Amino acid sequence: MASHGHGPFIAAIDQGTTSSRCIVFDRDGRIVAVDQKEHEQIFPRPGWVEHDATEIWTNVQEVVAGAVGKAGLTRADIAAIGITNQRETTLIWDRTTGEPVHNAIVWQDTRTDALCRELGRNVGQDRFRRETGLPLASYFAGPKARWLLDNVDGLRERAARGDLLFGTMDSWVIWNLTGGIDGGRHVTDVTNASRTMFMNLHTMEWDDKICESIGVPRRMLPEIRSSAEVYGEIKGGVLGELLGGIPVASALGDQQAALFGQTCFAEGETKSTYGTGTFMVMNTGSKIINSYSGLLTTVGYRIGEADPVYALEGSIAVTGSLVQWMRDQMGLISTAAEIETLALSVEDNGGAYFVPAFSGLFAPYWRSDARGVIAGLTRYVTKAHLARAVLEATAWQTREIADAMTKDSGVELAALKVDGGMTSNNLLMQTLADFLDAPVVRPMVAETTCLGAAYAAGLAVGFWNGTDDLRANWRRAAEWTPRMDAETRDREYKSWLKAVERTMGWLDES
Ligand SMILES: Nc1ncnc2c1ncn2[C@@H]1O[C@H](COP(=O)(O)OP(=O)(O)O)[C@@H](O)[C@H]1O
Ligand SMILES: O=P(O)(O)OC[C@H](O)CO
Repeated sequence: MASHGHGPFIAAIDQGTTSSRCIVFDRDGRIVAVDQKEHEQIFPRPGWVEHDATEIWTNVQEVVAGAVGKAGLTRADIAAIGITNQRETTLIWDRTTGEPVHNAIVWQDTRTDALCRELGRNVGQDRFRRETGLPLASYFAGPKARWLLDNVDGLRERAARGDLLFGTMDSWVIWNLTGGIDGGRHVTDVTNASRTMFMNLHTMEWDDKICESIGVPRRMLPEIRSSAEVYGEIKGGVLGELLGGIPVASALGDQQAALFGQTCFAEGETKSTYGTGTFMVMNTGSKIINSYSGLLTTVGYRIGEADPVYALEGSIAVTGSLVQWMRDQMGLISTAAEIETLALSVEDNGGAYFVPAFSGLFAPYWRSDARGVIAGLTRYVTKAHLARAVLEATAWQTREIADAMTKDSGVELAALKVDGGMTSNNLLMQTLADFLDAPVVRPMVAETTCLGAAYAAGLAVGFWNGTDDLRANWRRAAEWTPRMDAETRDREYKSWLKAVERTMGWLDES
């Protein structure tokens, strides 16, 4: 059997929106091996996005075995394994067969728009915000679970019999890793639970009244645990043979994991992750800050029995995916990196502003009736100006969230720690520093999401002694300082905000 918690490495699984990966880290937080596999994006109708959870579980097993194999390790070398995941993506499965009852409904999916409006009318927006920290929006898991119960034949009866389990992807992966139908643990962590709309932020427990008003039986929900503790051990299946006995010792939603991996342990410290979407998260310590500016109040992390650490979050649905759209749908570039070369071929945006409200606007607006707009077009505008406008869209959306965070928390942004695929774009990073009027800093280990999950798992098994050990691992790789004059910044910001206004109300309520 495994040597529990004594091996010199920690593994972390990142079950993301487009792929699943596993990274093995050493004690200094350095990457030893990586394996990754994409899964299919299923679009049954416009606005609907699904994943095949069985494919995801197969991929997770493959990447764990792959990373461990590449590193040449055995179970005795690995002290623990941690999990981080795309958040809100919702699954219901049968505990007796281990089979999902339907594809997972992905966080970007907008099918519950009408249901959310109805809940808003019947129960009231404020009630959800007050108890869960979240506005009523199709983004979150609760209404997705209700949709499944309403729309998959026989589900309510099966739920009443106690055969069905609800979970976000952390729960699905942990249940399978720890034995599945043979005693798998049905748990979630506080960070993932805080995105369901079922958890009361103040008690950190499922809120019976809210579950009832959304219409999902509480008995389907997993047990809420901390983000760093041993939930169980790897057991059964392919991984059981290879890595059986390794403690499964952390779970964090991917944006909270990045906060942890960026070592934002002090109140006011903030990170922003630039991938398909962008998620800016500020540590607010023991304070539950109610947002009046369109941010989410969420759980940052909870380490074992310690008090929970809360956070404010600004979620942007479309950033890197706009670059993909320029590449795949418009054919204006052939690789994502080319957006920078193209944008650098001109001095400015030529008067064009691009607001990519492709699936409505998330923070700080939460408007599902908004759709994308390119404003300020004249014959002067070229594809290079559009490339600038694409990058500026990401930077302005970040600026809007930074403003909201300052308003809600009273804390001025001292510096922004960044990570994610888009941070390899130097022009974007400089633009960000210019628009924020604050330094932007990128760490040496850009894989902060997996690193955060590894750190939490390592703390749970005593591999690292405390957060000071982790801070010591953080190293700056690059920094961008603001160079734009205030007058230009303010003028451009006004134009951006005018363009945003023009996206609203495009869709009719019906
Ligand atoms: N040099 C670049 N400039 C702008 N965007 C980029 C660049 N390289 C990658 N991207 C964008 O970053 C995203 C990939 O980042 P990643 O962190 O892997 O995303 P995720 O974890 O959300 O899948 C893609 O949407 C891609 O378009
Ligand atoms: O998998 P990512 O990196 O696109 O992250 C998705 C977020 O967790 C959605 O809230």
